[in-house]
Amino acid sequence: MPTYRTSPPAKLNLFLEILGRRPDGFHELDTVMVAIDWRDELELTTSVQPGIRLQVDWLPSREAIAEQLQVAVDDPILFVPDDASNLVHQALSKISAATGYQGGWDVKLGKRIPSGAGMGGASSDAAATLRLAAAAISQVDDDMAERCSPAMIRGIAEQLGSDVPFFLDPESATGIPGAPVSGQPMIARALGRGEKLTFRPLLVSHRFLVVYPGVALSTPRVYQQCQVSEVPRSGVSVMDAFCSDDATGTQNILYNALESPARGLSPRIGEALECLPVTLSIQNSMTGSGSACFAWITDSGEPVEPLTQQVKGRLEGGALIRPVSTCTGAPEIQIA
Ligand SMILES: C[C@](O)(CO)[C@H](O)COP(=O)(O)OP(=O)(O)OC[C@H]1O[C@@H](n2ccc(N)nc2=O)[C@H](O)[C@@H]1O
Ligand SMILES: Nc1ncnc2c1ncn2[C@@H]1O[C@H](COP(=O)(O)OP(=O)(O)OP(=O)(O)O)[C@@H](O)[C@H]1O
Repeated sequence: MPTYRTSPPAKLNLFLEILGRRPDGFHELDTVMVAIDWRDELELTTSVQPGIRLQVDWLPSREAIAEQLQVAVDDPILFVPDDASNLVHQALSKISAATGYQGGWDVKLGKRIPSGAGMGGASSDAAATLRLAAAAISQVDDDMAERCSPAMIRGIAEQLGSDVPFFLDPESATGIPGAPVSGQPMIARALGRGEKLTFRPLLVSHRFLVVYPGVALSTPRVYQQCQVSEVPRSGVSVMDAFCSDDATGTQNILYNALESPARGLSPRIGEALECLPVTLSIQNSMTGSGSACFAWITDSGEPVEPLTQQVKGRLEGGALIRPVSTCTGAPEIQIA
């Protein structure tokens, strides 16, 4: 059986405004996201033996991540489920049910993206699983290939979570044939509960310094504490700034309405933000529902390594601190 592999990326929310509260418990959003090259690793093989067998490990090792976070290897912060509560498991159950695929799945998930970070790790794993599983099932026969339609994939992605469609290729994510092709870095504006997407290609690569301050925040808890904005800002100007070919000197456009409630739930958010540099060419924000924060380095000439060392020196306590760049949200699938 061939093995299908890909490297699901994390995301950063560059802008997030709360437009309203919905009767179903979700919030209407206006958010702008990019994928970044902080990646998990996912490997999937079909099997004649029914069932889903999922193995999850930290990369490069649980010990290495525990050391950076200054916690014990069995600390709850490193817990990632390997049962039916993992979104990878749920994605496989749903695609098997939707296509009538009767076989089983063997999956290896290598985690680098921390959980409860607002970096969309679980959502990205889920979207990548759908893409790999669709590629594998499509090999069974033409009938199966037809059942793996972009519309079916998008429907499952929306059921799995608000952030999941963002990590599909733009045609599957939007349902618009001829949407910008996957494989190139994009920026997306998401409306609704996050599933109504518009993609635009990025003309230049953008660099960030990301800090995960070693605390997991629950997305529902952060949303429970948020305020609907009376005079909502729009994500359009952020899209425009990031889509220009030179963002040097762009001032104060990052915004996240969930930052204030997240700060109220953990002092580590404020600590992380205060450690990040702010200059004429560097702006800071929190991603998603937290806890990870980031600095956007708008000047392409600014070296990132000294900034990384500066933040490592300033932030007390365990943290994961990485320089990253924009990348495609739906990376290439390798078949071996
Ligand atoms: C914070 C973000 O990451 C920004 O991109 C997303 O809005 C969260 O997306 P997600 O993790 O995929 O969230 P979901 O699994 O869909 O929802 C988890 C919970 O977050 C809250 N939630 C989520 C999305 C949304 N637009 N409004 C909400 O209020 C709801 O309480 C929901 O039960
Ligand atoms: N594949 C997975 N990887 C990591 N966590 C997972 C996965 N599947 C399910 N989970 C569970 O999902 C929860 C949070 O996942 P995730 O890391 O996506 O949240 P997040 O960082 O808040 O991201 P976001 O809110 O931006 O989607 C954790 O409770 C974790 O146990």
